[in-house]
Amino acid sequence: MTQDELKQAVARAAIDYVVDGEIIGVGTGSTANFFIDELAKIKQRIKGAVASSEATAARLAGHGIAVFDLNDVAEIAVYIDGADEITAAGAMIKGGGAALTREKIVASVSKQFVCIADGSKLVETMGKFALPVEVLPMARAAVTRQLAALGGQPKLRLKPGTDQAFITDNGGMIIDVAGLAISEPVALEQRINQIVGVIAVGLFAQRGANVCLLGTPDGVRTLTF
Ligand SMILES: O=C[C@H](O)[C@H](O)[C@H](O)COP(=O)(O)O
Repeated sequence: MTQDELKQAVARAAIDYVVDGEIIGVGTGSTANFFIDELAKIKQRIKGAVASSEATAARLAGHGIAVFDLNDVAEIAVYIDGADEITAAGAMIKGGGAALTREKIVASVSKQFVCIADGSKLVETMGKFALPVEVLPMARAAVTRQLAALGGQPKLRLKPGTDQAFITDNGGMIIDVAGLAISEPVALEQRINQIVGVIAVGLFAQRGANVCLLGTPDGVRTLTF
């Protein structure tokens, strides 16, 4: 099975977690895109969706799914999104697609977080995938120094094929921190959140996943936390 087939399988399985008549929180990335395409097939069952990025909002709207502003929604029944790494305890690294801040906000008002990922994303210790941190542009250098002091190798994310900084949907920049073996994800998330100028860190440990649907060649494996 290809990686795309594994992603498609978990996207299909995630439909079982969609709550009829509700507004669904929808993540960002290649796995989330497969999920949006599956959601489109049952769109008459839901009221609409809240998107975690402009790209997701556009894909949802392209399928004719109503996209709600989070300010008009008090609570979301379920949030469905991918991850770059996930542990057996449900903690995740997210933000490979630069949507971490909005993902964290949507996840924070969602009753249930269902993570969908191919099996390669399950790790014992997070940190092989460089940890994304979104920062205010004026704080870029100051935050970079503090992230280096934590023992990582921070690197400004660039717009592909250019030497210009990548700019997020929120007008922020992303610093990817390599070389952190994340043995205490909750403590590290709290520590990085305390750095002035950080908008959000792509560690989802304080609010991790409730369920993870993992795509494997033997079928979809369900982990609950
Ligand atoms: O910012 C992007 C998100 O956190 C994605 O959910 C994450 O990067 C996983 O993306 P993909 O499903 O493309 O591997």
